[in-house]
Amino acid sequence: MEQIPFIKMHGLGNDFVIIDGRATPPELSGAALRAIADRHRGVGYDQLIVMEPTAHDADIFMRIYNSDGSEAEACGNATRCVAHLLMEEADKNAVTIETRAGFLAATTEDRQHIVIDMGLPKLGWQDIPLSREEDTKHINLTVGPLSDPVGVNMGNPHVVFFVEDAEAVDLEKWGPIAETDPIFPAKANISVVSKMENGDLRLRVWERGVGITLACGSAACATIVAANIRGLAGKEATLHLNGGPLDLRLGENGHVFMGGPIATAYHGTLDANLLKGAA
Ligand SMILES: N[C@@H](CCC[C@H](N)C(=O)O)C(=O)O
Repeated sequence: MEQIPFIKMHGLGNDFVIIDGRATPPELSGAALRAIADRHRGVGYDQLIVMEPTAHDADIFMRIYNSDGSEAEACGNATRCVAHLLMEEADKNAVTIETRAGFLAATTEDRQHIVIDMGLPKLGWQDIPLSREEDTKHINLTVGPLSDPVGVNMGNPHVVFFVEDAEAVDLEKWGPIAETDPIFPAKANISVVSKMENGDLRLRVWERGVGITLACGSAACATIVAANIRGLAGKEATLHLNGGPLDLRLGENGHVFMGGPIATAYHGTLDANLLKGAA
């Protein structure tokens, strides 16, 4: 029976099945992706990552799937995890990872805390994308207690709602309604954010194609951009997600830099039944 090796990693509890497909990229149907994502019958993951060869000036191409089988353009936490693997493999402290969101440079001092240059945020309404022309700094959208969000594209679509108390929002209820609002033709990752007493930001995320996760790196990037626009943050901020803190910085060149930890959980193999989508 065919067995495919994988590494289970996470960034602040946002967890990944990572497959090295550089020699032979695996064929993964939507049914197979959902079967592997099943936390009872499969392995369980927020994102499944395939490391693929690249024809460009980068170390690899990183393909990203959500647990519902959809493909995403960006994943900040997985970029740190994959960067760690590449750094250990090549014994170097800087790598470049190609994604559908572009070329992301990763640097580190200790290969545990990794900083990713997540590139330039996009703020045009067509870039988010939205289905109608809107000021993305004040989108005319209300979902239950959530209103007046900022739209930011970090390669993938994000919407950031500022609220009095992020803990008090029923994200299980309002997250999926906002994610699938017709204003978002590609759906959207939904963040709720409040300012903490010490000036840091509290961030909870309903991820497109997944649901509530313990952390979302690209949402943290979108949040510092949105918070800076709204005057709630300067150029640097610590964002507290369910799984822990991420350090965010807006660079002089307009790029968003995200720093945080990685963790390796275990090495395993996927059997042929799961790859056929039979959970
Ligand atoms: N967890 C990720 C984001 C993964 C993709 C997202 N769900 C989408 O569909 O855009 C992160 O750390 O950025």
